[in-house]
Amino acid sequence: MTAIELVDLTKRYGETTANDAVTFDVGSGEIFGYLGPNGAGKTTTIRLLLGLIKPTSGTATVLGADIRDRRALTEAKANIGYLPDDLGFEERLTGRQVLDHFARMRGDERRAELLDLFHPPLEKPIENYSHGNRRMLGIVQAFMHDPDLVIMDEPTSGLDPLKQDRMYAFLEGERDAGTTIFFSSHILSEVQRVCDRVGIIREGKLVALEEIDDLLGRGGKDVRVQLAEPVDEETFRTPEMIDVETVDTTVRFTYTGEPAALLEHLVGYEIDDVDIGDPQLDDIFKHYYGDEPVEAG
Ligand SMILES: Nc1ncnc2c1ncn2[C@@H]1O[C@H](COP(=O)(O)OP(=O)(O)OP(=O)(O)O)[C@@H](O)[C@H]1O
Repeated sequence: MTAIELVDLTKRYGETTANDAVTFDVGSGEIFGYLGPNGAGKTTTIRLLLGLIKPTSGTATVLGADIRDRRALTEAKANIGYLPDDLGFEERLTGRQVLDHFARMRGDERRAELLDLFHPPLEKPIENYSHGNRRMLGIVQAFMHDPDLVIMDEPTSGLDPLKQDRMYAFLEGERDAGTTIFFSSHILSEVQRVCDRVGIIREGKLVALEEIDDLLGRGGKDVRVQLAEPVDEETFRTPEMIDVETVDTTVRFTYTGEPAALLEHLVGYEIDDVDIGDPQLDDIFKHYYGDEPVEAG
């Protein structure tokens, strides 16, 4: 089943095309990472999906509701959680008052359980909250009515590593219980860690849409070779090696060819150690943000 479907979704602000015919689906029960640098168009997509702004053209559905159908969207939103980029809570209200407000609108059957997990302060005004505590309150708010779909704009920004870990573990648990999670990020390692699939957006255009494993697989292998003695990099390298770096007797590179060919090549050298691993998504990401235009994959 499809939780979110975008078809040629387009939003223009004057000369700027913030979303340019963006088309993709998010399946029920997956964690989908929406990745792109600042200004790529992530927040615009999220605001379109929630009906907070209107598309210039194209459309989308969330939980089956057309975003242009105000009534259907309002009904669907009873089953959607939203963690905005800027929480926009009334600063003089306490955390408890904010949660009470959302509880009256949508329910709060999971409030106690979520407070136990994320424990934001509840009795002081929001204006005195740290950035991390604002996020924690926002997460409780987004999940407390037990929604089927949760849309989050950069959910871990400003969280310390411990809180990030708690958040990732929580998201995986929610996904395993059947909740669909869509979140935007410009932090590659976080997407790599928790997402099942990723869409990459650049300058308003979707440039890649892939299973995370496929994306990593297409990036070749990250190889480190420790040679017994220094070699001339130019004679050692083959056309399948990219981003080659040599320090003393250690050569590091990304290998884009067949593994057997690499092993055959290495047999010709006296080698102390070899390490072959999966590349970091960051390295793959660089290819999408190079100068060359990239077609959607
Ligand atoms: N209300 C607006 N009026 C004019 N231009 C806008 C408006 N909102 C967004 N934009 C422009 O649209 C483009 C996409 O912005 P958007 O906020 O969607 O990007 P983003 O990927 O969410 O970035 P960030 O990670 O910085 O939040 C940017 O060029 C931005 O300046």
